[in-house]
Amino acid sequence: MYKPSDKTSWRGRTDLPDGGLGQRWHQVVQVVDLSSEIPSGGGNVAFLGFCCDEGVRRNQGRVGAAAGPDAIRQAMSPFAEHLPDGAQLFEAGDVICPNQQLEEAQVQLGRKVELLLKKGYRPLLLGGGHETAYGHFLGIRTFLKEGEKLGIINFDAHFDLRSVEPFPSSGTPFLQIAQDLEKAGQPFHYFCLGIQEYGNTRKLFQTADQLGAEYITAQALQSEEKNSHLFQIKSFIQKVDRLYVSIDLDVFAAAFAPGVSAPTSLGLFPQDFLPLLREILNSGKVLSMDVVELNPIFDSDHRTAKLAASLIYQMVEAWR
Ligand SMILES: N=CN[C@@H](CCC(=O)O)C(=O)O
Ligand SMILES: [Mn+2]
Ligand SMILES: [Mn+2]
Repeated sequence: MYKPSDKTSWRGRTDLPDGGLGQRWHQVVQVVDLSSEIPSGGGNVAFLGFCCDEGVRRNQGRVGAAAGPDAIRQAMSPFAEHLPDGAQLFEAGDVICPNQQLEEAQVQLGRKVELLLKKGYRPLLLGGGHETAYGHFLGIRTFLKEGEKLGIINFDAHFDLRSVEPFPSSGTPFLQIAQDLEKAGQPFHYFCLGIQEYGNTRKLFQTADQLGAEYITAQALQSEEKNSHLFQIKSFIQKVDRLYVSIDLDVFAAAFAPGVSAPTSLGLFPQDFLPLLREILNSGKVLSMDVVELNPIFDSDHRTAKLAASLIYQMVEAWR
C-alpha cells in the first residue's frame, strides 16, 4: 500500500540563469523512501500523501480526494525557496488505499507516521479524505511517551464525530480517536475551529458536548472577538503536551475552496485562519499536521490546491 515518490508531481518552472538564488521547491525537495532505512530527519518537514477517499464514499460524499496529494504537490512545486539556513524539505511518498480497504490503509499510514516521528521528522500529511486523521493518530499515539497528553486541533466546518456504526468513514475519525483514548484511560482533548451550525446536526453537537470537546463556530471566528479566540486557543494548548493539527479545507469559504468533498459557502477567509495557525505553531508543541479533503475534480483553476499549498508554505515557515 506504500509507494515512494518518483518526484513526477514535483514539477514547475525553473530559473536556471539565476543559479542557487533562483531555486524553487521542486528543485530542493528530497525523496525519502520509507520502505528502507531512512536518515535522521533533523526536525525537518516530510510530506506524506494518503491517496484515499473510501471514507468519503462511505460518508455519502463526492469522491476524488484520493488524487489530493499529487494536486497539492503540483501546487507547491513552483514556490520560491526561502527556507531558513540549514532547513531541508522531504518527500516521503504515498500510502494508497486500494479496493475499499480503508482500515488496513489507516494502519499502514500510522506505521509510516510513527517511523517519520521516530526518525525526527515533522510529518505533514496530504489527504485524502478526513479518514486520514484516524490513520495519522494511530502513528502519533504509538510515538507518544507514557503519560504525554495529546491535544487535537481540527479546523473544520464539521465535527467528524459521527457514530462509528455501521462503519468508519471520513465523518468518524475523531470519535474513533476519542474511543481509543477512553479505552486506554487517556483524556480526549479536542478543539474544533470553524464549525458551521447548519452543517452539524443536534446529534453531533450533543456528542461534542458529551465528549467535552471545545469548539468555535466560523461565524464567531469572523466576528470581532479575535483576542478572546486566541486566548481560548492558548488555554487549550496549555493543558496538553503535544499537538496534532488537522486542517479540513472545507473550513474555508467555497470561494476559496471549491474543490472539496463538501463545500462551505459561508466558511472562513484565509485571513481569519492565519493568525490562529501562527499562534498554534508558536507554541512549539506541534508534533504532526495534515491538510485534508482536497478534491481536484471540483477544483476550478486549482484554487483549493493553491490555497492548500500556500497554507503549507506558512506552516513550513512557522513550525518550530
Ligand atoms: N468529513 C466529514 N464530512 C462531513 C460531510 C457533510 C456533508 O456531506 O454535508 C460530515 O460528515 O459531517
Ligand atoms: Mn472533516
Ligand atoms: Mn469538513
